[in-house]
Amino acid sequence: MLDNTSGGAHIELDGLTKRYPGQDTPAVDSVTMVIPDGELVAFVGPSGCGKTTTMKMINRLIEPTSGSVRIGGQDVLRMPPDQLRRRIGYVIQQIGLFPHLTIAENVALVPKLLGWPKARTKARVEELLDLVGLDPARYARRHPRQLSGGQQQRVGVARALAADPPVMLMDEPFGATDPITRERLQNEFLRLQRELRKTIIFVTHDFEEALKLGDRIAVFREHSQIAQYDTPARILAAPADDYVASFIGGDTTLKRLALITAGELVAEARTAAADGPAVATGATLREVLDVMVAHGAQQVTCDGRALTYAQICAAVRRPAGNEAVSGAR
Ligand SMILES: Nc1ncnc2c1ncn2[C@@H]1O[C@H](COP(=O)(O)OP(=O)(O)OP(=O)(O)O)[C@@H](O)[C@H]1O
Repeated sequence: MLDNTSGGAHIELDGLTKRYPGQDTPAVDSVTMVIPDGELVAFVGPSGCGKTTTMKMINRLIEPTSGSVRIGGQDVLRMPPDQLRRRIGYVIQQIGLFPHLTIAENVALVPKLLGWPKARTKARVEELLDLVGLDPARYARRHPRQLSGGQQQRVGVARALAADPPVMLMDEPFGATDPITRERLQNEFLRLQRELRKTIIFVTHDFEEALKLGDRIAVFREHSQIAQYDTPARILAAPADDYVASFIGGDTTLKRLALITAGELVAEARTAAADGPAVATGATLREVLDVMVAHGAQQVTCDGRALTYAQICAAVRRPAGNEAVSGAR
């Protein structure tokens, strides 16, 4: 249900098409896909292939020419657009905070529209600012210009989450930040999403970002044709065709190493505790290899168990599809 405010709601696009007036070919041509409940799906593809148009038809910022969109089984084209949009969080690169409102007032916009009592709104705003790592006592009364770009982007995420919508649409939300801030925002966002399990469509130009954040990735080609729609691990291991392969680029082994964590490998290992530098369970195999090289070690200790170089090589060579290991982010 779209009204259910905990977790996500699955989204079904069926023959979704947009033909802009005066254009010979549709910008989006009959897109059909299912986005499972609680998953983050990254849309990647060349500029102009229709990613943003597809996404904006879901909250009806753009009206489809034909086809349907269902969220939690409800036909969104039958819902009043303003009601629909209050139940779909929307985060964009330009952030879109109102400069004359305080941070608290910006986050409170949708709860206010929904007529929440003041005390509930205030508690929610504080909870959300905490959640995105901004101390409410310090930031709630400031104005957007008194925050850094990365902090403003966190406020944008808090605002989109304010009414606890089951669905979030995110259009290059971290695109305008420097690489370090971007990585920090991505890590915080992953942590949040593991807790909240919203259904999210995330448009990005950055394939590495799609690999890191996506439960699944939809690789679009021109005119919104979907070249491949699968988990990051399977796309890396078995690109559908040359187009997808060229999109992924080189270094696929390194990219696969970044998808598997040390914790997942030791969970299936039968080795007992052993010597070697310690790594966290959340460390990616890429990070584990860094530690091995730095210490000249053939193995590390993770969660009290040994993790060897040979195990890492075997895990990366294993065909994708074993979700217990290679379906991770
Ligand atoms: N309002 C409009 N009127 C006419 N054509 C449009 C309009 N908006 C977008 N288009 C065209 O529709 C196609 C898809 O645009 P869209 O913005 O969805 O692509 P995109 O994949 O999100 O691109 P980018 O990655 O560059 O943001 C493009 O060819 C674009 O020029």
